[in-house]
Amino acid sequence: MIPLLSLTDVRVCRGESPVLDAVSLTLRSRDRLAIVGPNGAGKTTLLRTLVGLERPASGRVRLFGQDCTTEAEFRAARPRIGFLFQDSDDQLFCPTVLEDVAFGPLNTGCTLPEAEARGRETLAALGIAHLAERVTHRLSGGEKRLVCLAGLLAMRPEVLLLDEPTNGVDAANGARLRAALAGFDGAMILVSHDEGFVAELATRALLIADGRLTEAEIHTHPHLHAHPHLHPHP
Ligand SMILES: Nc1ncnc2c1ncn2[C@@H]1O[C@H](COP(=O)(O)OP(=O)(O)OP(=O)(O)O)[C@@H](O)[C@H]1O
Repeated sequence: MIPLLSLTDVRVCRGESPVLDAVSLTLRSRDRLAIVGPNGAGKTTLLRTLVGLERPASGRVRLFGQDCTTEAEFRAARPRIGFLFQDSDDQLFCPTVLEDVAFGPLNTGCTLPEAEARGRETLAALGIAHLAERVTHRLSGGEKRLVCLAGLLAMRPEVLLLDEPTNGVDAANGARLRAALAGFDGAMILVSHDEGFVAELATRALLIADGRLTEAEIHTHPHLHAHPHLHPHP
């Protein structure tokens, strides 16, 4: 089976120093790969490299069986990959939620009614149909996260690259987000500091540190969390 995505001996530099050094990974159908590691380790850089937003100084990027080096080669593969940016405001750009979610389908061959129907269907599947007519920039941070994910799912991608998907998401929206991802039948790479989320969804994990990837354990043991309740002072 041809891997969906792969990096081979990839080195990405900022100035002279490497952020990624001899990084190799392979993503196959239905893999749910978590990438974990400290702040600044290069997790976002790795995702950006996979879609051609960063170009390696050396090494190979292959998407759906094709070597990708030029912008045209990456552009051909990008509609098959949904990339959830770390910052939702980098992703949302249409005035209303429905326009934003319908934008991708509209630009890949759907008519306006088809694109809107697909948008509404995706919002409903995520449990956020009520946000359809809302102005995107006035949504809460957690709502924005789900709308961004809806925009990606509406494109019916084969692969999702998710950069901190649960950031700023509350329990109810987090449950919707996890259910949607658990039901996604493509492959995904999850970059997350949320151990519970990784344990629930990932089938495999890699740790990135000092520019290198190593196999990591997924902690499936239950954690005890303190749940502080804030009471207003009388
Ligand atoms: N555009 C840029 N110009 C210069 N340095 C950058 C740029 N983007 C990222 N970096 C640096 O590259 C390194 C890797 O950043 P990256 O965002 O990939 O880390 P990360 O693992 O995703 O971090 P976090 O967990 O904080 O999101 C960091 O040292 C960061 O400061």
